[in-house]
Amino acid sequence: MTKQNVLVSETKSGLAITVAVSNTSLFSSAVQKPLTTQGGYITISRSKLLKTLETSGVVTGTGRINAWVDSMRASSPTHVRPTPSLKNKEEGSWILKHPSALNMFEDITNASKGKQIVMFLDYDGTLSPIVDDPDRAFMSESMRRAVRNAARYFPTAIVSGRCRDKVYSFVRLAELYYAGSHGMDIKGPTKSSKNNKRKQPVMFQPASEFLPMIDEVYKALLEKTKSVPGAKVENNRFCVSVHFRCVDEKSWTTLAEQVRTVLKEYPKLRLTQGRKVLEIRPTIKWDKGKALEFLLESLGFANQNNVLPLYIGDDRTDEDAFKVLRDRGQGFGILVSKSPKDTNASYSLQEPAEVMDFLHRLVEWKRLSLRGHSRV
Ligand SMILES: O=P(O)(O)OC[C@H]1O[C@H](O[C@H]2O[C@H](CO)[C@@H](O)[C@H](O)[C@H]2O)[C@H](O)[C@@H](O)[C@@H]1O
Repeated sequence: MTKQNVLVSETKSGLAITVAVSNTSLFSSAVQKPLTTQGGYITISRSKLLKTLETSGVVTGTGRINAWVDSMRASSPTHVRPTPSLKNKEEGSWILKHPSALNMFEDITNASKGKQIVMFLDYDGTLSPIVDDPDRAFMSESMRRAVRNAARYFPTAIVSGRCRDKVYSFVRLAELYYAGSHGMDIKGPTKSSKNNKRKQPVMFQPASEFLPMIDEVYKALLEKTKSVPGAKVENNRFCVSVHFRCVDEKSWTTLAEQVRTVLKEYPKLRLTQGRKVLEIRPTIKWDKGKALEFLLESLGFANQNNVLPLYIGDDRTDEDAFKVLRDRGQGFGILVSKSPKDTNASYSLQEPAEVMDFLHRLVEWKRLSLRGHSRV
């Protein structure tokens, strides 16, 4: 029987399947049904493969749209209303697997003994509440203070799907490092180079060749989707977001069709999904997990044991970073969520207010431990 290689990787909505036949990539699309794999590659028979693609809607046009819309629905938690007893049972077993980082605080600080904690923070839904208008997702002054204090003791980076300048305009803390566009636009710690003795921030933009294409696709999406009331297209520099939070559910299929029509012309771009948002980005193998590794390396912690990275995030794209930490067996991923979700994070926090508490506690603990050291 002919065997095909299927590359399965995590996306915001579930998994992205890339089917490679004779080294040629045929499809790359977001589907909802997860396939369990080890190491990202699975081998399945041709008939099984076609069946999988048909059920997931990758093969047929309408099927694909249905899968997209199903997936858009799945990213709206209000649609999933389990009965209270089932809900409690589910939540109970989930919280045992991913206990609150506040309750596990001592375990986290114990694990950091002799190590430098490095903080990685997602922005939307982690530092700022989710709101209807993406341009008004401001973080509170008290959260800004908490992040500023944390950065005094721990190197701190913001890792966001937003464009770097925009997320900086929300956070406004120059002492942090920033990875925008899902990690594709990094401004890291300052370093002096051989040729230039003056210290400059490390900059890394692995998708720079895609800039003209992203700009073109942004304009095309803006034009195409303007007939759908509530749809909002956001240019995140190395990726584009199509928001449907304010779109009537009856128009989701139309919107998905429009996005697909535009994307058809751009095989080098792929679609992932976030919280009521379709995200269009380059097919390069770069994500928030890779950005985390890049920043650790820039900070001088490549392959080191004396570091404890903590990554706090609420989104599917943050899973790439949680997975990196899990695979390295180093540090902890902390998922911000009020409801059970499939995750590679070790711990959980319910909402941005708890993220703030956690940062406060970490700073307080560090202050006390430094004071203790200075006394002996
Ligand atoms: O990686 P993040 O910092 O979490 O960014 C992910 C996306 O966040 C923003 O959209 C989300 O937040 C909006 C404001 O609360 C909300 O209206 C939207 O429904 C959410 O999806 C941002 O606008 C996107 O560009 C980011 O990709």
